[in-house]
Amino acid sequence: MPPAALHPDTLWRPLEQLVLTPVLRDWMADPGSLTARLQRHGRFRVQPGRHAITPPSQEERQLLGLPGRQAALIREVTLLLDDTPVVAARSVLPLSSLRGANRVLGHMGSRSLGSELYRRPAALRDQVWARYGAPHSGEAPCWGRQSRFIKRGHPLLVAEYFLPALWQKTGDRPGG
Ligand SMILES: C=C(O[C@@H]1C=C(C(=O)O)C=C[C@H]1O)C(=O)O
Repeated sequence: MPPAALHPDTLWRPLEQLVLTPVLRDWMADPGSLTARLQRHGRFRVQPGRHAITPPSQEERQLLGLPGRQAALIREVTLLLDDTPVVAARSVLPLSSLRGANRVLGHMGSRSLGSELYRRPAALRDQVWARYGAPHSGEAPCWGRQSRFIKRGHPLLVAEYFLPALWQKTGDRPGG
């Protein structure tokens, strides 16, 4: 079966349902910290972007299993290697997941969310979806993965879009 057709897809599909090239699957299915993996390829930095408390999208609520119109903290960042954007990320942190020891997740600033998620008690990444689409409307499509993490029993979503410069920086080739 050929790799998944490269037409933009609005839906996030379970990773195991997609036929991906070996390189893409290696990045999409990597169980470790993306931050730690990127740090092997250059000077890593998190550039914070939008940081707002707002209702998540209908799809995000479904992926989170979040009832009703509960608000969430939306954190959008760009991950840079040597000042080059390589990943566009959007995290959805339900306010109910930011209580007690999890509060720190809502105040990460330019620190990587991964540095907290993989600190003990490490978060469980219990579901991964993928899509080929634009990180933000009007942008060029690229491959993205969305993970659901459970940290101290509470869920949060992290979507990461692999920008074209990632493949130049790492020397990997996502194509067929
Ligand atoms: C989940 C991780 O955290 C990374 C850091 C992010 C942030 O600081 O907002 C967002 C996406 C992730 O790639 C990771 O490093 O694996």
